[in-house]
Amino acid sequence: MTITRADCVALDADDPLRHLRDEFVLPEGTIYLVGNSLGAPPKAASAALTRVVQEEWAGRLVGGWNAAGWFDLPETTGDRIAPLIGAGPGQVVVGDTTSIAVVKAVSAALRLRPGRRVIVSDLENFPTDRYMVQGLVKGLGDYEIRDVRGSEGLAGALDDDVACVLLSEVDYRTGDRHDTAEVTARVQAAGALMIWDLCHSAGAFQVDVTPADFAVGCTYKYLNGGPGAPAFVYVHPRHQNATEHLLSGWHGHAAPFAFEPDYRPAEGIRRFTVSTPHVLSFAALNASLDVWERVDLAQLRAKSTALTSLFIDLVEELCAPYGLTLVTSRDPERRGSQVSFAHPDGYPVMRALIDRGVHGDFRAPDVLRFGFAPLYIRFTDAYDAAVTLAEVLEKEHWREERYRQRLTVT
Ligand SMILES: Cc1ncc(COP(=O)(O)O)c(C=O)c1O
Ligand SMILES: Nc1c(O)cccc1C(=O)C[C@H](N)C(=O)O
Repeated sequence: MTITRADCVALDADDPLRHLRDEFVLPEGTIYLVGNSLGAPPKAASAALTRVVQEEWAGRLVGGWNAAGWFDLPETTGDRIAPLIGAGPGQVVVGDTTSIAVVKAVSAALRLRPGRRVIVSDLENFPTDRYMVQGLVKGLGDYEIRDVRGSEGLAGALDDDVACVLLSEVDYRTGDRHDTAEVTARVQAAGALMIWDLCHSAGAFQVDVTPADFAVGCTYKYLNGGPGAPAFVYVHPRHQNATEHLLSGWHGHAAPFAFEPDYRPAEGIRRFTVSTPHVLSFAALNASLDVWERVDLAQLRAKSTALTSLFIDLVEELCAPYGLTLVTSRDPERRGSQVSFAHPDGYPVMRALIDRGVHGDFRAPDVLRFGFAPLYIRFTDAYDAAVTLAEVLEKEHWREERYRQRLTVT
C-alpha cells in the first residue's frame, strides 16, 4: 500500500491540533465519522450543564434572566460564533432551529425586494430548507419557487423576478462545496439577495460570510453544541434595520417588557430573535465554543483537507474492485470536511461497517457519508476506517440479512 499505518501515526504526531481530541468524549474502539450530523460531546459540556442547573437555575431561579445573562444569550453566543464564519459582533444571533432560521432569512429577504416574486431553491438543498420555503410560499401566496440543480443551474434562473436564492455552501449528500464568493456576486449582480445555509460549513472550515446577505446554520454538527443545540442567523448589517422577518415574537420586540399590544421590531440583530432561548442547550453550546476559542482555523482547514484527501486515496486504493464510486470532488477546494462514496448496496454496507466500530452514515439513494471533524479525528482513524471498509466489502459482510433492516433514523 502506498500509505502505511506508520505514516498515519507520524502524521498524528505532527498534527498541531492533536491535543484537542482530549477535549472530547469518544468511546474506546469507535471511529466516529458522523460529526457532520452530530458532533461529539466536549468533556466540559456535562459540567457546564450541571453548573447552569445548580448555580443559575437553582441558585437564582427567575433572577437568572438578568443575573446569569439568559435573556442576552442569543446575542452573546452569536458574537462567539461570528469569528468562525467571518462575521463581526452584532451580526449573528442564536436560537430556534435552522428550519426556523430559513423562514426568518427568506421572509426578511422578500421584504427587501418588493415586486420580485421568485425564490430560487436548489433541488439538492437539504429537504427541510425546501419544505420551509414551500410552506412560506403557501402561506404568503403570490410567490413562486424556481428550482435549480446546483449553482451551475443558476445561470438560466436569474432574472428581474428573483428576490432571493437559497443554497447550501456544502451539499449534505455529496460533500461538495460551492464557490460562495463567485455565486454570491452573480446573484447580487442580478439584483437578488443571497442566503447561504452553513450547516455543513461552520466548524468544518473558516467561512467568509461577509459577501452574503443572510446565512443560517446549525451548531450541533462540527460546532459540537449537542443534540438540539440552537441554530444561528447572520444578517448583513446593511439589512438589519431595513427589514423584518415573519416570526415577530416578543424577544425580538423593541421593548419586550413594556408588554405593548402591538409588535415593534428591536433595532439591530436582536430583531432576528423570536422567543424564549433554550438556556440549557446554550450551556452545552457555550462549553463547546470555549474549545473553539483555542482553534487556529487555518490549521483546521489544512488538517481537514489532508484527512479527506488521505481517506479518498486509501479507499480508492483498497476498495478498487468493490463497486464504490467517489461522489465528492477530488479538488480539496471544492469540498467541505466530508467524503461520500456511492455503492448500490450502500445501506447494508454502512450497517456492517458501523457494526465493526466505524461510524459513518447513509443518505438515500446510495450514498455512504464520512464526516471528518478535524478537532478530534486522527489520520490513523481515516486509515483504520478505510481498511475496515475494504474488509466489509471484500468479505461481503454486508450481505447478512440483518443489515438490510432499516432503522428509523439513518
Ligand atoms: C443543510 C441542512 N440544513 C438544515 C438542516 C436541519 O435543520 P434543523 O432540523 O435543525 O432545523 C440540516 C440537518 O438536519 C442540514 O444538513
Ligand atoms: N438534525 C438531525 C436530526 O434531527 C435527526 C437525525 C439527523 C439529523 C441531522 O442533522 C442530519 C444532517 N442534517 C444531514 O446532513 O443529513
